[in-house]
This record gives sequence, C-alpha cells and structure tokens, in this order.
Amino acid sequence: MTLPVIIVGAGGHAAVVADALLAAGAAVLGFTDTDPARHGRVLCGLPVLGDDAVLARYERAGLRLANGLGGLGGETPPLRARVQERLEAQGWQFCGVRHPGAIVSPFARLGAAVQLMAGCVVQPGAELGAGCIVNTGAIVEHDACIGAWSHLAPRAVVCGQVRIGAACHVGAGATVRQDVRLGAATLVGAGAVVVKNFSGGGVLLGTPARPWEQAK
Ligand SMILES: CC(=O)SCCNC(=O)CCNC(=O)[C@H](O)C(C)(C)COP(=O)(O)OP(=O)(O)OC[C@H]1O[C@@H](n2cnc3c(N)ncnc32)[C@H](O)[C@@H]1OP(=O)(O)O
Repeated sequence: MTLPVIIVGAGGHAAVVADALLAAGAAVLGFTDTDPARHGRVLCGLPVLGDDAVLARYERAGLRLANGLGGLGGETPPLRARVQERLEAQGWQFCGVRHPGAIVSPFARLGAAVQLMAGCVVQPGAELGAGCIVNTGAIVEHDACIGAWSHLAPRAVVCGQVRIGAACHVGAGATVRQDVRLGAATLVGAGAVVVKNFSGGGVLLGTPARPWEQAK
C-alpha cells in the first residue's frame, strides 16, 4: 500500500518535489510551511495546509512526509537536514522522491529519502547518501560516492569514482572530474570545473576551479 504524502516546505523545491511525486503516482495531500503568508495558497494544484501543527491531524503510521526544502550550500548542517531530523525525532517517516523520468541503475545504492529529479542519471556502482538531491538533469557517473545531504544542482556532472563529502553543493552546470575528492560542506559554484581534490568547507569557482579567495 502506498501511503499519502505531505511535503514539508512550500517553495520552489517543494513544487518540484510535488511534481515528481505526482508524476510517479503518489497521493500528495499538500504542503506545510512555516510562513503564514503561504498558508491557503495552491501549488501544483495542491493546498498549503498550514504549518507543521497540521500534522497532528494524521497518524504517523498512515502518512509519509517528503522534504520540500532545497538549498544552495553554505550551511552545515543544511536547513533541510535539520528540519527532517527534527520531524524524524517526533516519529515521522520521510519518503524518497523518484521522478519517472530519472534514469537510475539498479546497481546504484541509494540512501534513505534521496530525491531523484526529472532527467537525472545515476550510473552503476554510484552511491548516494541519505537525503541527497540529484536535481533536474544532473549526472552521477559510475562508482561515484555522494555524502549525505549533498545537493547536485541542475545539470551538474559528477564523473566516475568521484568522492563527495556530506552536505556539499555542486552548482548548476558544474563538473567534477573523475577520481576527484571533495571534503564535506564544499560549495562548487555554478559552471565550475573541478579537477583537483579539495579538503572541504569552502567555495570553489571557475575553470579550472579554485578556492574563492584565489578565484576572485
Ligand atoms: C533548482 C535550482 O535552481 S538549484 C540552484 C542552482 N544554483 C546554483 O547551483 C548556484 C550555486 N551558487 C553560485 O554559483 C553562487 O554564485 C556562489 C555561491 C558561487 C556565489 O554566490 P554569492 O556569494 O551570492 O556571490 P555573488 O553573486 O554576490 O557574486 C560575487 C562575485 O562572484 C562572482 N561569481 C558568482 N558566482 C560565480 C560562479 N559560479 N563562477 C564564477 N564567478 C562567480 C560574481 O560575478 C561576483 O563577481 P564580482 O565581485 O567581480 O562582481
């Protein structure tokens, strides 16, 4: 039995999550959001129900939540991780998201509640940590390993055997060359091409990518 889903958050990423869940045939009841100005609005044909207090109307065993919070990097841990972990501690379970237009090898290993958006490709041997987002059209090549809560933005390309730590953001259209290692909380700017290892906790920009202070 597939349980109905409520999406936490009602911004742009939440709309993409709703669209993917609906395309996959899920029963989506609506959204929650902390911003009262969003309550009562309709997004992708679904209502913004209120804040998290509306969850009290449901049994935990009869509902799944989906994480509708996106992220642009630079926060450790990311807001989306903190919100999900708080709700999980209250006994709620989060589901993953897989748009039917995502191409995902059966030989890839997917952590809990990963989000695979339209047109993304995940190749054999790839490993995605819990809570990762592989956004629209992003590519995770063979044997690449992506740490928990990392976000590969639209059209990012992570080549074979790359190792990316937790809570990283690989910006839109960026490429990480094969075998490169990026430490936790690295933010790769949009369009960058990363060809060397980086210890993490900073921003990489440009082609070839350099730490923010050197690239500017
Ligand atoms: C579904 C979705 O949309 S998911 C989101 C997809 N978007 C992304 O992935 C974006 C990733 N983020 C970026 O690339 C950002 O531009 C960052 C994090 C690198 C920098 O952001 P900010 O700190 O806000 O920098 P800001 O925009 O003020 O730019 C500062 C300077 O850096 C330059 N700069 C900004 N981004 C880049 C970049 N990706 N590559 C090269 N230079 C850049 C700007 O031109 C500016 O230069 P200037 O001082 O000479 O004018």
